[in-house]
Parts: sequence; C-alpha cells; structure tokens
Amino acid sequence: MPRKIVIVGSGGRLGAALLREWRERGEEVVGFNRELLDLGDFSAIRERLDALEFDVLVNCAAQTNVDRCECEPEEAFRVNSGGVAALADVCTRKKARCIHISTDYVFDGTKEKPYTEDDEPRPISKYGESKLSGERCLQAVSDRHLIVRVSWVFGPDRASFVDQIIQRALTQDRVEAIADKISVPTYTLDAARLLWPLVEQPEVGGVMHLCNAGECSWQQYGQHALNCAAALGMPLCTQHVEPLKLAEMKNFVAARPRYTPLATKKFTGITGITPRPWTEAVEEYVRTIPVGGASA
Ligand SMILES: NC(=O)C1=CN([C@@H]2O[C@H](COP(=O)(O)OP(=O)(O)OC[C@H]3O[C@@H](n4cnc5c(N)ncnc54)[C@H](OP(=O)(O)O)[C@@H]3O)[C@@H](O)[C@H]2O)C=CC1
Ligand SMILES: Cc1cn([C@H]2C[C@H](O)[C@@H](COP(=O)(O)OP(=O)(O)O[C@H]3O[C@@H](C)C(=O)[C@@H](O)[C@H]3O)O2)c(=O)[nH]c1=O
Repeated sequence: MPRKIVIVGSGGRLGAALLREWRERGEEVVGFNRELLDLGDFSAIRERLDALEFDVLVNCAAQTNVDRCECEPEEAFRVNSGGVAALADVCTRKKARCIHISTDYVFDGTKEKPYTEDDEPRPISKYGESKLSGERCLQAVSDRHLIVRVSWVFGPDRASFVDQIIQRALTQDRVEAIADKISVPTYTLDAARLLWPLVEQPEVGGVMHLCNAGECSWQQYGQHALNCAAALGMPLCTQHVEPLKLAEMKNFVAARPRYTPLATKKFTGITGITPRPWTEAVEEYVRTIPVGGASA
C-alpha cells in the first residue's frame, strides 16, 4: 500500500528539505507551513488533520529561537509542547505514526562523551524544557511514535550559522565564534536521506539520535566553512575564525549547554547506515552557495 506522509513545519529549514527531497523520490507528501497550520491553535490542528488521510506525520515545526523561548516561555510551551500533544492525539486516533523532531538542547551539556538515547535529559533553557515536554507528550500516548533528536541544523532552505559566518567573512576583517561549546552539525539533505529508512520501519519507536558524524566547536565549524569557501575562490576578507568564550556572549539570554554531541550508534544498529562526517556535508553545502556569498 502506498504511504501518505504529512510534514508539519514544511516552511522551515528541515521541513522544506524533507518535503522537496521526498517528493523528488516520488513519495506522496503533503506539507503544512505555519500559514496553513499554526501549532498554537489546537482546534485548527484537529480540523485540518482530521480531514486528511495519512500514514506518517513528521513534525519539524517548532519555536526554534532559543532566546525568544526564554523570554516568552508560554508561547514556547504552547507550540513546542501543546502543539505536539495535539498532533500526537490526531495521529493516535487515526492510527498514523508521528515522527517528531527534537533537539540536543534537552541535555545539560555536562557529559564528556556523546549523549546516547539512554542519558537522562536535563534541559537548562526554556527552549530545551519545552522541547522535552513535547517529547513526553508524544511518549505518553503511544510507543509507536518516534522522537528524532538532531543538532545544529544547516541546509539550503534557510540560512544558519554556516551562511552567517561566510557572509561575515565576505564583508568583515574579523570573524569570531565560540570555541568552548561543542556539538555536531546536521545537514538537512543528509537528514532527508537518513530519516527515510525510519519512515519505512513502522516498528521503530521511542527516541533516536541523528546527526552527521564527528563533533566540533562553533569555531571549528565556522573555520571549516571558511576553508571550504576559500578553496572555492570566494572573495573573503578573512579566512580565520577567532575564538570566543561562551561566557563572553553577553547578548545570549538563554543558557546554552556546552557539550551536546549525539551518539548515533542506535540509528546505525537499526538501519545499518553510518552518517558521513559533518566536514564532508559542510563542504558539499558550501559548494552550492553562489561564489558571491551565502543567502541572507
Ligand atoms: N535549527 C537547529 O539548529 C536545530 C533544530 N532542531 C529542531 O529541528 C526542528 C526543525 O528545525 P529547523 O528547521 O532548523 O527550524 P526552523 O526555525 O527553520 O523551522 C521551524 C518551522 O516551524 C515554524 N513555526 C514556528 N512557530 C510555529 C507555530 N506556532 N505554528 C506552526 N509553525 C511554526 C517556523 O515558522 P516560520 O517559517 O514562520 O519561522 C518554521 O518554518 C525543530 O523541531 C527544532 O526544534 C534541533 C536541533 C537544532
Ligand atoms: C555560534 C554563534 C552564534 N552567534 C549568534 C548567531 C545567532 O544570532 C545567535 C544564536 O545562534 P544559533 O541560532 O546558531 O545558536 P542557538 O540558538 O544556540 O542554536 C540552537 O538552535 C536550536 C533550535 C537548537 O535546537 C540547538 O541545537 C542549536 O542549534 O548567536 C554568534 O554571534 N557567535 C557564535 O559563535
């Protein structure tokens, strides 16, 4: 029987990539962007989705502005937790599977080895708390549903740290990034390829970590992006990313965890696939950016 897939958050960085990539594979995929479906409007969620037939719903929508979540926790919980509960309810009633995207920010970052799915989440920001609460809403209704935690998402559908750092180096002599905060980038086009086997395995539920391989600081991530841009002949004003300390980021409202690489052993055990290194993914992505500069 052909699968019908709904993507919620199809206007975002990850959701837009999943919609396009999976449609290109010939899959039947319907997307809801924020205009079509507001996650804070629980009755609209019921009305829109009850009227649709689908087998799998992938939720990529979230309030992802970490500092805004800290200042507006009610909105953060309404969208990142209440909205997820409403989606889970619709999916459970329709006997559809919900694949919900979550984050490395559910962890406090005090560990010294990559976080596994068995590690206890302990968020240190309202964003992290609201995302963990969303996970728990999903887990409360059915263990058929799947939570996929990703980290440092980048890709062609919305500018992110890679684009910002290249843009800065194209216009400024000095570029800085935080050197004492470590995680793993996740390329949206790789995520589209890697998530597909999980869509095809309805028996896989619970929590799963998924990101590219390796780990880096924000400075190393930015430095690699600049190395790739320089190798492509982009007219950079500087090719070096200077180190900053997390404690120096006085404009950050929310606390950020220091060390949140995600271990992907469980994913590899289930699918037989090892994600490629983040360095290769960044290199491929930077090649797609026009030589004149990154998108805004
Ligand atoms: N970005 C990252 O580095 C990381 C992201 N994640 C998680 O991955 C997922 C995808 O993130 P990503 O694609 O990068 O983020 P984006 O911010 O690009 O996408 C999120 C989408 O959700 C939409 N949205 C926000 N509020 C609402 C609402 N009330 N109702 C409906 N839609 C809403 C946004 O709308 P609009 O287009 O109007 O902004 C946006 O299109 C999220 O669950 C996020 O928590 C996890 C780890 C890292
Ligand atoms: C990394 C960095 C960011 N910034 C700025 C850029 C941006 O405006 C602001 C916050 O940066 P980021 O958005 O990259 O960082 P942050 O908001 O912490 O990003 C998070 O997003 C959420 C959705 C997640 O789930 C996390 O995994 C993580 O990717 O700080 C710097 O000025 N210097 C830096 O070195």
